[in-house]
Amino acid sequence: TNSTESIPIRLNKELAPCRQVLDDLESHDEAWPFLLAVNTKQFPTYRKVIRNPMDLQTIGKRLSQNEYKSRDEFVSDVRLIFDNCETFNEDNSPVGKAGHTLRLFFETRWADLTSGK
Ligand SMILES: CO[C@H](O)CCc1ccc(O)cc1
Repeated sequence: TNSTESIPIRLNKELAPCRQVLDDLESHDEAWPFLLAVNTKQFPTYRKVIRNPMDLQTIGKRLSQNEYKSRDEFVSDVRLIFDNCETFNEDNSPVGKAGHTLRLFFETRWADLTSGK
């Protein structure tokens, strides 16, 4: 099992805000387009346009498998979700609006969790 005992204290402390903000994102009302990977078999256009797909479930797997060596790597994957969303969706579409709302929620929550630490 991936017990936290085996992770250096520093790394474990580093990544605690990542788990917290991921939980907050997953439970947000506007997270619905981002919970799971876009079905690229159902939407072949998406696969052609978006070269680096990302979603909250994938981030959760990477976090649980200790694939993030720094907070910055985690933040980059979260921001990739919102950047992909802006690339593929009109700003005033339902998915586009959800992306803008969730990005603002993330940046605000992340700043609260990590400021002065
Ligand atoms: C996170 O959702 C994606 O940005 C857009 C998903 C989508 C795919 C095909 C469509 O026709 C509409 C939306």
